Amino acid sequence: MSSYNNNNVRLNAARRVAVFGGTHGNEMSGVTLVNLWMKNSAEIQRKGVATKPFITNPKAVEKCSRYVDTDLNRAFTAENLSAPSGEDLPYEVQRAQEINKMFGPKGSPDAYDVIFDLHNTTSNMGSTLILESSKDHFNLQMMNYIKKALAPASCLVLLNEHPLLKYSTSRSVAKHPVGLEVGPQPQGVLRSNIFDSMRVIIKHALDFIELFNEGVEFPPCTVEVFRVLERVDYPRDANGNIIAMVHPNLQDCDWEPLNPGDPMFQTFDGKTIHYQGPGTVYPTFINEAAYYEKQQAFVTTKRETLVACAVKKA
Ligand SMILES: CC(=O)N[C@@H](CC(=O)O)C(=O)O
Ligand SMILES: [Zn+2]
Repeated sequence: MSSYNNNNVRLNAARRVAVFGGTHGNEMSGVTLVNLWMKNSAEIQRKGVATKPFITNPKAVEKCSRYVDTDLNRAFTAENLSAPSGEDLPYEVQRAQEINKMFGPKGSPDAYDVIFDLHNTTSNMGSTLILESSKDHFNLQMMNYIKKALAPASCLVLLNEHPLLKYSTSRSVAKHPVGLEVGPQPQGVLRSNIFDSMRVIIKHALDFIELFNEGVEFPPCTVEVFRVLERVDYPRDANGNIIAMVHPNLQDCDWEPLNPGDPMFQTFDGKTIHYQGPGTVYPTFINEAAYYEKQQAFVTTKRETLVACAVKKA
């Protein structure tokens, strides 16, 4: 039956996989895990897959800062990747071009199959996998596999397909880009619980790829995701200075429903600013340190259930 065929996706084996750390040089779990795996990669190798651990922004890691000239995780635009190379380009743009040569070219058949990019957040998000497409059935099946393997611990999926808020990530070079964001952890700090959570998710993800390459068929399933809706900035004065903080009722409440009329910000003189949207949203990246410069106090999401087709190696 044709409907059966339509719902049954056959894909090439995922033979080339990379694990990126240090896309942001002050997010220490990924930096530390990748450095560990560069010394001995046994833990991330699987039958029928070559996994390459890679530090994407070594200068930022050296300085323990998010970036040197510009955010590497916004730098993989068509414009940057095709710019005439040279010393005068911002460091991260040069680096994006190098990474695109090694792991891409982005959008081409030669690109790596899967790139996991390891991040930490100062927000209380727990373990979050980040997807860039609702139509990538391989990745959706991987999300389902990881969630099941991890239970009763949980791992949520953030889907950023927003036409304006989507950005050009390091992992976007791969055919199947996967972000892994684990928090809360301060910038420049290592916390063992966060480190362990990140490590075990990568373990399950690589197990999935091994099974897929061995020819295991993954039956149709559904995956709950949180789709990025809107960026919410801090209230500011005419000079652009922040005049309020995340309200104590919202602080640390990532993924919990925010309803119209709920407290959202607290001004320095103690006034409450309420959420005014049309309906319930699920905020996340609440009070992320790196997002002050991006004029973002949090992002709103809506819950959605996606259907993943069966996938099997061609
Ligand atoms: C806190 C942080 O760096 N978050 C990542 C999320 C992602 O990888 O999509 C970023 O803004 O690039
Ligand atoms: Zn990051």
